[in-house]
Amino acid sequence: MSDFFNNIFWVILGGVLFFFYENIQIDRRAELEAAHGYHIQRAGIASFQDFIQKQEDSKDAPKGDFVLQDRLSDWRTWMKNKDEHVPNEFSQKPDDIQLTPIEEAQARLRELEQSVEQGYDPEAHTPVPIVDKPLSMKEILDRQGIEVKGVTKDEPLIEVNKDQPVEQQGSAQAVSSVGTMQKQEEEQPDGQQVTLDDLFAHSETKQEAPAVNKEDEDNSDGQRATLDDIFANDASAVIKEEIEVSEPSKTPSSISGEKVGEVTPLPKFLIIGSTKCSTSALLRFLMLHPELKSPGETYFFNKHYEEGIDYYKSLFEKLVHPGIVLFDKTPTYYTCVECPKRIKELDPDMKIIMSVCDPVHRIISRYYHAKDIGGPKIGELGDSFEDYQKNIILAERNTTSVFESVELNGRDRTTAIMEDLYITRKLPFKQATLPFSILLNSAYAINMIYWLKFFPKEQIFLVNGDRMSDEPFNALGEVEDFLGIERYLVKEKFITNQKTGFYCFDRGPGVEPACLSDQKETGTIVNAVSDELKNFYAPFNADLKRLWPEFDAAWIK
Ligand SMILES: Nc1ncnc2c1ncn2[C@@H]1O[C@H](COP(=O)(O)OS(=O)(=O)O)[C@@H](OP(=O)(O)O)[C@H]1O
Repeated sequence: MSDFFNNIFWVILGGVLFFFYENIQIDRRAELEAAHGYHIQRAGIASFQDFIQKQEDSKDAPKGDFVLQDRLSDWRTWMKNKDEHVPNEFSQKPDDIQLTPIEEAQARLRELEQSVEQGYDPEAHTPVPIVDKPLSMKEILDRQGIEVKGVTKDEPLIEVNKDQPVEQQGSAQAVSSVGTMQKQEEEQPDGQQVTLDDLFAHSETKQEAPAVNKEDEDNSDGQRATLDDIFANDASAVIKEEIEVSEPSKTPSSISGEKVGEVTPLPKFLIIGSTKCSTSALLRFLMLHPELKSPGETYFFNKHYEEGIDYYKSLFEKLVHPGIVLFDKTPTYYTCVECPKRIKELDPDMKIIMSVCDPVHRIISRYYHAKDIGGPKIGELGDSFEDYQKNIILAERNTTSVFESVELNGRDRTTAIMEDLYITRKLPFKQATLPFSILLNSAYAINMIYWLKFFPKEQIFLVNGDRMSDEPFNALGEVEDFLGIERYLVKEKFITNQKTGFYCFDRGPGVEPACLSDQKETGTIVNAVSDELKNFYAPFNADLKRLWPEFDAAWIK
């Protein structure tokens, strides 16, 4: 009997101790949560990995210009938001997390932006110091008290971890972001100051309708390819094409299934961009071509590269058939600094398709797309479409000032911007704040001039993305010719979707026509904003036209 009471005593004591222990733990957790605003987690790597995987696979996962490719930020978001078990190495409080120099700079910039934003009241015309001359990057950083050791014109803005792909590193949003709020007003050529409010006042809004509508050497050894070099090579490319056209059969660079080995489960061409320039329509319709197959968006070269070539092959394996040409459409490849080199290493003959569209229209479309998919950077767009336009204009004015500070040293402006900002200073545009990246990702010439360092011009085809809406059969016909495949996606097979106004592909009796999802919300853009943006893009559009004189679009003229 006494043994019985003895046992009861120990059980009760154990229970009491456990109760206290748990309460203390809970208190401690609550205390930490109160102090740091997050949950302390315990280990559980499987569920953690599962979460990351799900997040990456999720249709809702932010795509395009977002920074979610950075797994570190995924981890932190997860740590902050989810009340689930997490491995010890992830259960640090934010203060304990060792930031890379880039992330530190990012954090510092965010603080700066917030502090300036708080002091800026557009309604009240709060005066802000106007920068009356273009600032060099060093000046911008100095003014903001950001110490970056030994920054000179030719050195990287921020030391990057060489082992990590650039697009996966923390952002060097620095240069363009730092000055965001420095220049609320811009000097017009006639000396008049145009404030943001002026832009919006008395301005009729308008619906921004979609427009109706080689370099033959490897410069990856670091040699500079100026526009002039490219044009010089371009001339020879034209001659080459003329010779090839005279041959009745497909061009030697044809990618048709007959010509390439049918068994390799790898793509023969890539659609590299641009988001919001009809890349989904391209994918959807090209996949209906009997000679083509694609797993869709893989993000292999910019996001899953470490998973290796076998992983990439596994995505295509089931699609391999004799005579079938495989392709990958990932609309953010074009902004990825590492991608062209990686792609060239895999297949120097890879065909590249880039869809470009009216940059101003892309700015509008991108806003609704971003709002639609959400994401951690969504707040950067502003609370309304009007706020967004203001943020885009701020980004544009500041970017202009940063671009002006780039020394040409005998190079054309776009090449200088590409080399000094995009490459040398590791300014990955897509990792800047959202309005900056949206703005910059529509300056296609910067990216394309870079891709021309790796692939000859005749291997890159520009699609007029606006034409995909208005006359997809014509745009697709040109793509079919470029790929050297039969013209199958012809006008007679397209019907108009009465609900959306877009074209669908008629798959014959008894089969649903192939359409894309319904038209999304769109907004009106203030005339003055549209005009200012058009001016911003004009030199980049002109460069694109000089590089691809055969490319035609209403906005590029
Ligand atoms: N047939 C058809 N159906 C629907 N939409 C069409 C079609 N053809 C072209 N478009 C245009 O494609 C725009 C979206 O571009 P993307 O597919 O590149 O966007 S995404 O980056 O993949 O989200 C989309 O822009 P928004 O309407 O602004 O969303 C359309 O203008």
